[in-house]
Amino acid sequence: MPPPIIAPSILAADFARLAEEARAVEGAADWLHVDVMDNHFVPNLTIGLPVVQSLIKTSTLPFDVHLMIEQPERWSIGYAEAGAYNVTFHVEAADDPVALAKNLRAAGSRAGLAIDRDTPVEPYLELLPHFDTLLIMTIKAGFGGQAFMPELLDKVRAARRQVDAGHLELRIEVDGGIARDTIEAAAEAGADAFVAGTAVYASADPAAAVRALRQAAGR
Ligand SMILES: O=C(CO)[C@@H](O)[C@H](O)COP(=O)(O)O
Repeated sequence: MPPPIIAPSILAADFARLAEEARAVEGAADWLHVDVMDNHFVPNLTIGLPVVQSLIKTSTLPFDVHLMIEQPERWSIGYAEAGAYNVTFHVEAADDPVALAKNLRAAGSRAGLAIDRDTPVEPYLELLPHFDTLLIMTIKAGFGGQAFMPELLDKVRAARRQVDAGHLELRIEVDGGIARDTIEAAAEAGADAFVAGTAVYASADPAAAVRALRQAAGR
C-alpha cells in the first residue's frame, strides 16, 4: 500500500480564521479536507463554493472536498473548476454516480464516492474503477467530534479486498473519530487515507498532531 494520506478536516477549525488554520497544517498534512454541508442531506450547514473558491487561493495543500449535499450534480463541477484536487459526493445523494465521476475527471479533479454509516458498501464495489477515492464514514455524517465506530471497518475490509483484487489505483479514506487511538485499526483494516478534525484542530499544535497521526497509522 502507498504511504498514508493524512487530511485534517476544517470542520473542527475556527471558521473565522480558515486561511490561518489551513496554513497551520501545511508541511505536515497531505490534503486539506473541506466538509460542505447543506442542512438537507445532513442536518448541519457549513460553507459553500464561494468560500472554497477563496480559501483554495490561500493554501498550497490539495483540497479534498467532501460534499454532504443533495443534488451533487448541481454543485460538484464548480469545486473541480475551483481547483479542488478531489471532489467526493455521497452515493446516497447521486442520481448517476458514474456519470458524475466522469464529469469530475473531465473538469480536472479526482472523483470520490462517499458511503454513509447506514449504507452497505457491497452494492457499490463494482463502481470503484470509476473513482479515485472511496470515503467510508466511520460515524454518521453531519457533525465532528463523534465516537469512532469500529464495526464500520468491515466495509473498509470489503473495499480493500476489491481494490487489491482489481489492482485499482484508489484511496480508501476513513472519516469520523479518527485519532491516535483509532487510526491504527483503520489502517489495519485497509484504509490508506485518514480524515481527522478534532484530533488535529483541538490540539494546541495542529501540525504536530498530524505527524502523530501519521506515526500512529504505522506505515
Ligand atoms: O465529515 C465529517 C462529519 O460529517 C468529518 O469530516 C468530521 O469533520 C470529522 O471530524 P472528527 O470526527 O475527526 O472530529
